[in-house]
Amino acid sequence: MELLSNAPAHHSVPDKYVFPPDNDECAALLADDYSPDVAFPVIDLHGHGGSDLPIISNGRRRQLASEIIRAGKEFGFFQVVNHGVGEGVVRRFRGAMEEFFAMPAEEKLPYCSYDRSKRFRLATGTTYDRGETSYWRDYIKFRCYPASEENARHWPSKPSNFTPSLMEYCAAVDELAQTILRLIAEGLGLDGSFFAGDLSGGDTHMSVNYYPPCPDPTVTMGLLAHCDRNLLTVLSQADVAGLQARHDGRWLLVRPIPGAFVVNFGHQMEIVTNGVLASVKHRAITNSTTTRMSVAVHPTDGCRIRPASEMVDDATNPVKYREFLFKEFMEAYDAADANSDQVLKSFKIHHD
Ligand SMILES: O=C(O)CCC(=O)C(=O)O
Ligand SMILES: [Fe+2]
Repeated sequence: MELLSNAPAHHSVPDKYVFPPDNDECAALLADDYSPDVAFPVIDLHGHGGSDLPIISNGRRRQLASEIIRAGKEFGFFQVVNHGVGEGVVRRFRGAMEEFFAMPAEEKLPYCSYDRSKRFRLATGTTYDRGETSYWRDYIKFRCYPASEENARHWPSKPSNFTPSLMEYCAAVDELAQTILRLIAEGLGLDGSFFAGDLSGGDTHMSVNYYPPCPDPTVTMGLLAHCDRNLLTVLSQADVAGLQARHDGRWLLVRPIPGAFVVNFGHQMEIVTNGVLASVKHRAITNSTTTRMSVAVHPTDGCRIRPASEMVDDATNPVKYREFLFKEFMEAYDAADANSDQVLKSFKIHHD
């Protein structure tokens, strides 16, 4: 497998990465990415209380919950600051990931695979590559939490700080994700523990995306437009721009805020909330100067999914999706090659 991260530098773009200008995926849409008047909301979680949520005042909690729901309904994407995940925790983990991608090709080779059933795998492009053109990205995908023996035995032994830094990162980010899920539940008028247990009780998956500098960002794409599968994604992009999300019919840059996490909803949240909190398409573009690395944490796996009865109203919001297993959903996602409109079709209930 020819990984982008195996080359010390790229001086030209090989043909297989060049999207024709008439392709929807082509970054010629770059001109669309900046709009000084609209930005994804930034939510200051200061005082959120972490797993001890009840210790903060009800008023503060209600305010945070309603800010999240408003951002979620309007944008489906927002950023959180003062989130309680230590700066050192993020720095150590991102450092270990950089070391991983910088390892010599032969040390990375044993992990290379396009087999989606592998518990830890390294690859380039995506398994959903459309046609001949490849994406300007290397990535690892694996089950990152909990640190059970079953999950941990697939993690690489090098660099030596991989496992310890991963464990502290995932414990902290999982706690943040659970806090956000609790606030979402409360903001929707559901029981605070609505997402705890079955819905968010499975393994958490992680993607680490590595986009080296690209000599011509106008002809390449880092990652195809897609929606995430899970309840939500908590993403660290550090301070390098590249993530764009769909808003009001255009691509809007998710402007990097050092230390912030980007949060967005996946298909599963859209289904469970019967369409109230929708998943939003996003993609990554490349740049010519700086390596960009994003770390996406997606809680959940293996549960039964259906719209919450509290979110369904026969008159105003009739049930939109049937019940199914998350495993069934993953299969549909893969069969639809991550095409988000296609994915949801097989679970939709049509009302005449
Ligand atoms: O690189 C990014 O910012 C986007 C990553 C992403 O969308 C994903 O891993 O699902
Ligand atoms: Fe994504």
